Amino acid sequence: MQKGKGRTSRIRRRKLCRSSESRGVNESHKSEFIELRKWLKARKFQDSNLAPACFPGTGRGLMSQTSLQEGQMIISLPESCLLTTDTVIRSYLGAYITKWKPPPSPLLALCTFLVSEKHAGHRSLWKPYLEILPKAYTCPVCLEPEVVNLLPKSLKAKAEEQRAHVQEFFASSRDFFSSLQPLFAEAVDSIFSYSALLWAWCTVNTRAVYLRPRQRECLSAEPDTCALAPYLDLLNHSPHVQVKAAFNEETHSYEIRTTSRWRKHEEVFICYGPHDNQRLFLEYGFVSVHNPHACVYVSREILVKYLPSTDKQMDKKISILKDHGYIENLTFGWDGPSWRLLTALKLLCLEAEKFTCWKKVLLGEVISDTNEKTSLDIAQKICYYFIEETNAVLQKVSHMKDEKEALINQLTLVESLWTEELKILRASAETLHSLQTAFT
Ligand SMILES: C[S@@+](CC[C@H](N)C(=O)[O-])C[C@H]1O[C@@H](n2cnc3c(N)ncnc32)[C@H](O)[C@@H]1O
Repeated sequence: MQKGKGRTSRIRRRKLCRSSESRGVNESHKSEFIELRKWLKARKFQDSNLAPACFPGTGRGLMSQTSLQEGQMIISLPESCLLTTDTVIRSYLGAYITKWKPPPSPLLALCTFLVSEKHAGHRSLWKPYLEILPKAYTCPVCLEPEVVNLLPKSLKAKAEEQRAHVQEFFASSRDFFSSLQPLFAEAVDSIFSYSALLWAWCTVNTRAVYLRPRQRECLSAEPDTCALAPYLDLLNHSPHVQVKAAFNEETHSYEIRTTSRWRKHEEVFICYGPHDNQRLFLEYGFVSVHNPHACVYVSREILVKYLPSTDKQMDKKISILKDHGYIENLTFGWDGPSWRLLTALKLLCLEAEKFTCWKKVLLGEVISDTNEKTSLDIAQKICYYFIEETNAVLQKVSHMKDEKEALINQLTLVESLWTEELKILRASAETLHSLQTAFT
């Protein structure tokens, strides 16, 4: 589906944006944000052009208090506000980290600090920041297994890997947590529980900004690139904006400049990266509507399912695709099947007598009308199969939403992922239809 590029459609889009964004409700009067501002001010943060607000589409985010021009700084957070491994090593945890062998990872250092400070409650110097952090997250590792079961196959596999990874992170950190017992009156097992570590892991993974890698002897060799950036981490993602974000060594601040313009009271976004929806779901626990990078993945099994089982060259063709990296990242997008998917299909559909032309296929050459037509037909069959499958899952999700009220938020998130996939598949089916008419 191509977005309109004309003046009328630009105006329509702007109006749509304005009407939804103007409904953001300013939340800067809330006590937690008043406390956070005081805390930031004490650490030399100068008032920004932004205010916390709640938006109907994206939830909590930051709203412009004034119009912002292209290239303007939208936020500059002094180093003293950043929570990095330096913060942790300078803290009461430092001596324990330095002593521990093998050295803990930078991620473990950050997570340990978060859990410990959260446990400290009103005694924590970081309390105003901890208070505004989400109590729970929606990354797949936090979802109920029956909800994970509803995810697209490739995402479900990654969700399970994520769960296994966090479980292993917990299991392998327990001895280190035990070494911290002298710091606490309560048993460390009750403080550094799986759910506490999961919360900290999600906090770092969904909110940290990137810093230039540093290396410290008392930490393991894994990249030490994460910093938590209070207030700045209230900025939501939009795939449609561009920003320049980095730590400025001269001003000793983490700075974000926008390359877009923002009107007063609009939600200000940054871009977390050109991620598709499955990646946004996996890493950040949300789905972006009308995401231009969104796509539907076609697995090898589905690809092969629609090809003639009588093709004697099939195994050879598959191994050529594998050798040339064409067996993964085959997708349907808003503009139809990706070039990679069509190329893979063209190679798989090569007539026996044309098999020697396989290199030309990979170079994008047209081999024959028959080959072009057959590959489009198969792409369409796969697309229709996905549309049916998506509709079936959406129906199932809808039933579950009626029956399992406790899971409604998780199910709604999964529903939004499949709904976006359905829109992509329908757009792809239309594109395929018009491509096919060229051969009739
Ligand atoms: C860096 S935080 C942004 C602030 C966050 N909304 C908050 O209230 O703390 C990243 C998280 O915000 C949410 N988020 C970011 N962009 C979003 C968007 N476009 N739509 C919905 N949720 C979004 C996701 O939960 C994500 O994990």
